[in-house]
Amino acid sequence: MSAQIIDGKKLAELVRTEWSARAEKLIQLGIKPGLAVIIVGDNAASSIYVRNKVRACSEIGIYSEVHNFPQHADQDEVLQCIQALNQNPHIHGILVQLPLPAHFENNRVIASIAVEKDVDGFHHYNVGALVTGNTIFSPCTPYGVMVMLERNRIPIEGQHAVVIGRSNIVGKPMAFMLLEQGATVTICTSKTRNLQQFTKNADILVVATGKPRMVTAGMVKPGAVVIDVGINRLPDGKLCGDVDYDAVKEVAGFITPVPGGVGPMTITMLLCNTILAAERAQTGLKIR
Ligand SMILES: NC(=O)C1=CN([C@@H]2O[C@H](COP(=O)(O)OP(=O)(O)OC[C@H]3O[C@@H](n4cnc5c(N)ncnc54)[C@H](OP(=O)(O)O)[C@@H]3O)[C@@H](O)[C@H]2O)C=CC1
Ligand SMILES: Nc1nc(=O)c2c([nH]1)NC[C@@H]1CN(c3ccc(C(=O)N[C@@H](CCC(=O)O)C(=O)O)cc3)C=[N+]21
Repeated sequence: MSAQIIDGKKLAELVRTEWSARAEKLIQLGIKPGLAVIIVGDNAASSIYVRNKVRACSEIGIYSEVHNFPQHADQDEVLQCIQALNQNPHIHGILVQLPLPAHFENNRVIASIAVEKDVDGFHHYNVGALVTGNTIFSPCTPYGVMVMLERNRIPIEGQHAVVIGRSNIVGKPMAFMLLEQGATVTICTSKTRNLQQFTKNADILVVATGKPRMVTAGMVKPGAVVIDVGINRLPDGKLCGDVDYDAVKEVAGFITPVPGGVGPMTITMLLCNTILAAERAQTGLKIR
């Protein structure tokens, strides 16, 4: 039997429709939610994502602006830009596109974003809040995955969730969000010995490694939920995930495709977080 396919594109549209009413309400109060994206250097992949983000914003009625810096830009210039955006009342969300060039200190740049505008949820304060069960902003990619699970009525409590990858933007927040919902969580990395012994036991398997098609059918428990976060561009220009989709879909119970899976959800959750930030600004809610 073939797995049920979780259509991220369709779900992303549904969630956007639900949130557009909230954006509309703010606009009627004279507040247009605003997002600023900072991009340093000319990474081809980053430009595609940023273009998708800008388009999605305008469709839902969010104001957006992109601040482009050259690859050799000085970190202080970027920090000054973030300072100005922190003070700007028209901007409710600030996103610094990662990765930054090697001469940047990621931690200092992320820590300079105002906590209440950190719609990626990457600021240390927001990470601490998430881990202690006091979430302020859920990081967009794991947030999108949680919505995919919820909307497909996939139980989490008591399930064994295995996350492959420990990055700050996907693996780690993903593991904590699943833990918060009562899953028993295992985090695997490139150092894990005998990866298959863990993945074979997963009821929910989330893969975020950046290694094209590394999860094969033999690594998956029959009926498991397989969430493929990976986005890899192959030499022929096509996109593929970290999961061998064609083979794994014959074993899994649920599977997400690439493209059209987690990616579109990530963008939608960014819009949701920006609307949420604007609502909080409007009501004067103090989060810190
Ligand atoms: N769909 C979406 O919205 C998004 C997709 N992505 C995609 O997701 C993927 C992961 O992104 P990101 O987390 O930023 O990547 P990173 O490179 O920061 O992290 C990759 C993680 O995977 C682990 N890993 C690598 N190879 C293996 C292996 N063979 N076995 C087990 N673990 C392994 C690494 O382990 P170690 O720490 O030991 O090195 C690391 O923890 C990429 O393809 C990226 O493009 C990213 C963000 C959003
Ligand atoms: N500060 C920061 N926040 C991020 O959220 C962030 C980041 N930096 N750096 C890069 C990664 C990657 N990422 C994606 C977003 C959308 C798609 C997406 O829309 N994917 C579509 C197709 C895209 C295409 O055609 O290339 C899909 O999977 O169907 C993919 C990947 C966000 N990231």
